[in-house]
Amino acid sequence: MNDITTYEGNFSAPGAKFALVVGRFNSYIVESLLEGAVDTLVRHGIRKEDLTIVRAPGAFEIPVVVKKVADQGKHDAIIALGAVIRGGTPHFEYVAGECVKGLGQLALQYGIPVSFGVLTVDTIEQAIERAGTKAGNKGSEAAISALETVAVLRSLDN
Ligand SMILES: Nc1c(NC[C@H](O)[C@H](O)[C@H](O)CO)[nH]c(=O)[nH]c1=O
Ligand SMILES: CC(=O)[C@@H](O)COP(=O)(O)O
Repeated sequence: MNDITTYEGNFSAPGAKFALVVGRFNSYIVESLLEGAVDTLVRHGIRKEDLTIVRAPGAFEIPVVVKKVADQGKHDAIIALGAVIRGGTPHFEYVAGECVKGLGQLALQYGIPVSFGVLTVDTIEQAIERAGTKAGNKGSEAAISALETVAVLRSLDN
């Protein structure tokens, strides 16, 4: 395997700028995702002055806000954070579905990492578990993914 050219990101992206687009819905959960994401970025050497937080009403609006941020061309990666918690109607499917579809399209359209830190869960308990308790912090995971993707994209530029 030694003679194969391999590009692997690490978690080092010195000087990289990150935008965090945060849904307000279920804010008691999402704020923990945001805290986890910011903590992870700072612990990996990203300066707080290189972070931008933009808030959207809910997960359905996150993609259009991400598009506006990407249009500005000021950030190396965008981290989407939110919490979609199933209720008693099919609304969950539409909100979560449009959010993830839009974010995936934007990442490809702009060629920048758009990491998916939006919880899509059936219960509040599942959300709590994934916002910094027994199942980790999906905001932190989304930040790690953004860091690594920035690093691997940079390595491909060399
Ligand atoms: N139920 C949840 C929503 N619903 C709101 C939508 O995201 C959107 O803001 C509304 O339909 C108006 O366009 N949003 C979440 O982020 N999480 C939910 O659980
Ligand atoms: C994900 C949602 O939009 C959901 O919280 C809405 O709840 P309901 O399906 O009971 O209207």
